[in-house]
Amino acid sequence: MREILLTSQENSSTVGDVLEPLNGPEADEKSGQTGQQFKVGRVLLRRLRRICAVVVKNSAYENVGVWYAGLIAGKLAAEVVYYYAGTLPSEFYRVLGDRDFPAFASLLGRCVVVVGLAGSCKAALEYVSGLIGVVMRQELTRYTHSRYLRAPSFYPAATSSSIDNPDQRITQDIERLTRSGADVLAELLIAPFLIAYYTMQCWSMAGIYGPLAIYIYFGIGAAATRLAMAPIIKQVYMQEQAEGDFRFHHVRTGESAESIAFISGEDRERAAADRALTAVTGTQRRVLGKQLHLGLLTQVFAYMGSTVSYVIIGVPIFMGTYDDKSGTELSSLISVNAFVSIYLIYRFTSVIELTKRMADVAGYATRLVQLWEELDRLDMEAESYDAESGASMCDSAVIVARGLDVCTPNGAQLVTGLDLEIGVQDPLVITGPNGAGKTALLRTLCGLWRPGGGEVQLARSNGALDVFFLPQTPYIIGGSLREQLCYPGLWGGRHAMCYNADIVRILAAVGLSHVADVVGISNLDYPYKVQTWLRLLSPGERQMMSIARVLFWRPKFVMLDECTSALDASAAEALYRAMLDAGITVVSVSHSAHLERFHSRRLHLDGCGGHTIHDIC
Ligand SMILES: Nc1ncnc2c1ncn2[C@@H]1O[C@H](COP(=O)(O)OP(=O)(O)OP(=O)(O)O)[C@@H](O)[C@H]1O
Repeated sequence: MREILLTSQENSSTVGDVLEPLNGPEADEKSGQTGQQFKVGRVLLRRLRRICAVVVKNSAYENVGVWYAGLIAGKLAAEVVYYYAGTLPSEFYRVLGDRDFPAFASLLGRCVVVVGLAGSCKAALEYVSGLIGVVMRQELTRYTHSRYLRAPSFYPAATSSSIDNPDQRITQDIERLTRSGADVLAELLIAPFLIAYYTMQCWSMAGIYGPLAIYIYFGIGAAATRLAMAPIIKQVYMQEQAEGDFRFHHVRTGESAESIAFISGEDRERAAADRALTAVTGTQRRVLGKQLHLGLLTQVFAYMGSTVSYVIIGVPIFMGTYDDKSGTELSSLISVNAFVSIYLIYRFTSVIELTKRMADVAGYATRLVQLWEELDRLDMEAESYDAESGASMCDSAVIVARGLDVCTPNGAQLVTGLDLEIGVQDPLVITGPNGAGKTALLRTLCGLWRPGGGEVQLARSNGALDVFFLPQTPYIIGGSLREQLCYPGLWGGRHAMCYNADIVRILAAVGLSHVADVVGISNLDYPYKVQTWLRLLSPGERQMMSIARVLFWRPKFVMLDECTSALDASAAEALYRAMLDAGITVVSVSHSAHLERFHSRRLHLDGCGGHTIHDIC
């Protein structure tokens, strides 16, 4: 728990800035505000442990643990084959040196079999490690979905400034983490066994000084690479952040293509896209620059290794240990000895190279676990808020606000001390100048924002919420017409039971009969892409579809945030009449005077924190 708190404090050092700079990572880096720890140490290990625990716990039915144990066992078994293949050249030296043709032919046959086996082992292990990566991705993503896409954390996490691009962390970072993470870990796990085995072999051939020289050589290399690795983790983190911002820019311009084209904003969008690209390539260059240092170390270390292997075998030869051997025997011995010591050095080198891949993995892991940590923090905050406020889940037929202060997440007070009770058949319209806090009041009433003071009680039936909220922008989903109408499918403790006749009746009531005709009654369950729906429905028709959902669910209350702003007066009035006829009490935010007559009271926010409530005659 304490660790979670500490991490949230780490994260929260980036929070609080209301206005975020455009090119986040660069600005963060320059101002030193990233507030993240990128050291290869306890925090990173704790995060990796958490990822492993989630995979193991959630993938029990896929037996990923068994597959992983199999992968490690397979890698160890393959090493026996590689070792055997590695000693074959020394046998070739011997049989060729002795001009022994039958032995040469038989060795050639063995060589073909062994090399074929070694290649097959490698391909099979790559396949298994790829499969494990897929299962890991599936489980980590499902777990993250289960933490992210749920109330009450979803809204604050998705809109939070303390965690960038949650979408990218879920769709891309997990994929990259799992693509190489499983293999890197397996290699790191088998490395100690192989190093122990080849140390013994090297010792038996070259004496204690052989492995000792290699160990000292590796110790220097490991210390140098540890130093070179930390900045890479940080830069990979920054690059991912910049990639997310870049992708977001393109997603947003794609979504807003019409608005941009109407106003001829292409040039400005191109400049902004180029700026985001510069931020990405800038971080990419920095990653490459940091990787160059590590690459220089690992490559020089690797190439120098073969030279060290000749020094190792050279010492016993020049000390006369092998004076009794013939020329052929000595060549064979040098070959096998060189193989053992080069392989031992290669193993050490590959551990160091693995640290390079590990640096990338650590960057992705950091981004993923940071998201979980932010979700932990939000969950804890919600729990303590519920405990403090004693949030009541009792049934109630009214919406009540007592002494309610409406504040933005940054603490700016918009409405002060609101006392309000809305009963059934007591529709209320909320008015006020732009920016007065009308939407903010709805957000606070429905619990998306915490009240700055006072309390809120919402209507409930059998413990389930009886208030439906419709935002300013209608939300259109990908799926069938039935799903479109029944969204979100489960509401107020009820599962959608939507018969064909209901669809036809409700669409007719909101003026969307033609949509049912276009789709066809036999096609009500045919899933269409969201783009198809967006082409089929005009902005006004999307608002009609939102109201159709209200008529389908028939809640006691509905809160409408300028939900008919794209409709002509008669269409908007028809929708209000349909809702009132269905016995639904509306609480509307509206700038349209002609809709006031559908309400019995008006709450007016003056934009300076004050408010008045009047009856509408
Ligand atoms: N997520 C947020 N973080 C900080 N401040 C916010 C946030 N959302 C809105 N605000 C601020 O709260 C104020 C009120 O916004 P709100 O959307 O409630 O106004 P409104 O009365 O609905 O305006 P309009 O009639 O233009 O829709 C605005 O000045 C805005 O800057």
